[in-house]
Amino acid sequence: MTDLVLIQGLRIDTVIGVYQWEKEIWQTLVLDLELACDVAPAAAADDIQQALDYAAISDRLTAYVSAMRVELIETVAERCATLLLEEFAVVGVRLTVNKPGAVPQAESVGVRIVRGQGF
Ligand SMILES: Nc1nc2c(c(=O)[nH]1)N=C([C@H](O)[C@@H](O)CO)CN2
Repeated sequence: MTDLVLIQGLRIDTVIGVYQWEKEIWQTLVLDLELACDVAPAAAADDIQQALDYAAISDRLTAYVSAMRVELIETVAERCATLLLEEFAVVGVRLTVNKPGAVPQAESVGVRIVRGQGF
């Protein structure tokens, strides 16, 4: 199966970082997701109930990450991948967590992980 549902540039404000000053401010993470699934049943029926609802996933991740209090973007990535595989009908996830502004000399920094199948 090679179908993918995409969510690109999902901006989520949260409290994250290694340093003490970061634990006292909100920063924006930007998530890019590729979700491996089978889109054929939803397409055949033209039915959102059979689709991987990118709006519902975006809302769930926003609530989850904004309430998270961790230091590393690696932790965010790993926890989000686990949530997606457990709560939604995805068989695999490629997930990038970007932290723009974390390194002044860089446009953005981030991590990318792949979990499950389909890639
Ligand atoms: N691999 C990582 N390196 C760093 C992280 C991180 O989450 N993963 N975080 C920081 C700091 O929190 C940084 O964003 C503040 O400038 C440093 N390195």
